[in-house]
Amino acid sequence: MKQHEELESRIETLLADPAYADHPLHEALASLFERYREQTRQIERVSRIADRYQDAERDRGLSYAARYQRQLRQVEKIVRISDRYQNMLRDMNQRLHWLSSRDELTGLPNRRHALVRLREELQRLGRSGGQFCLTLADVDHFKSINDGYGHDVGDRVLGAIAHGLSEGVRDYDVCARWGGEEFLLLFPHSSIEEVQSVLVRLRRQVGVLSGELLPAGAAGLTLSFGLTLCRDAAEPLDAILQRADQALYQAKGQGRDCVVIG
Ligand SMILES: Nc1nc2c(ncn2[C@@H]2O[C@H](COP(=O)(O)OP(=O)(O)OP(=O)(O)O)[C@@H](O)[C@H]2O)c(=O)[nH]1
Repeated sequence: MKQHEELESRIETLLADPAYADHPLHEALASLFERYREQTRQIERVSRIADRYQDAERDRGLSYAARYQRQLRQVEKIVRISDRYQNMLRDMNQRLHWLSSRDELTGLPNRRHALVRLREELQRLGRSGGQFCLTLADVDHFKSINDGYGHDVGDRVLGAIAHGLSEGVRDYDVCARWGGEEFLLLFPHSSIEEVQSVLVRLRRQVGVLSGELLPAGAAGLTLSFGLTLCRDAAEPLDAILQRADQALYQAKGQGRDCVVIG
């Protein structure tokens, strides 16, 4: 029962959170939750009626065993209904949680989720040692794509790049949309050399997208990368991110379409 109460209180908190007020699932969850409450009220009413009914049965001289069986069936029915609604609420809750960690345009994990994964990776480093690499990737001259071909084409390009990057890394790497036209790639258990060779492949894939998404004669799509290695679990996350960001900044300064190690 405690679990159910916790779930209900969690849903109430989510519904009251202004951050989700405009979320497409907010209204659906609110209606479902109200329905669930109404069902609970109905079950309580049924329960009260059942109690009165049982009193009447007693008057008619039913045996204790028969009365017990009747009551048991009532309870089983109520539990079944209640379980069904609890499961529905749990599924909705899980879906809401999943959506809140995704970027709507690209379907990639969002910045919030990337930060959670980065903190987890630092904790893992503290427990078992090793290393990981972090890369920030930024689409070059993306503004000119929006300006030249329109925002919709810009959105499609971002979606296609996101797809190309996430398909090009391992399952346990993280490819997230860091914001705007910037992506974050986290490579657990990887050296700089290993990541460099992955980036060669990713850059080639992104280059191919130009021909598929932009008119003939358009400048090719390229990305600039800032890459950094982390071995020290005690290093603050901000410092690691700043190193990757500085390296990315240098990559832009060096004429773009390149990888700089920071
Ligand atoms: N279509 C689209 N454009 C976006 C989105 N997010 C950010 N942008 C655009 O991305 C562009 C980024 O422009 P800048 O920061 O000047 O960078 P840039 O043109 O890529 O130039 P460099 O990074 O210096 O190579 C801006 O025009 C933003 O409006 C989005 O979700 N969709």
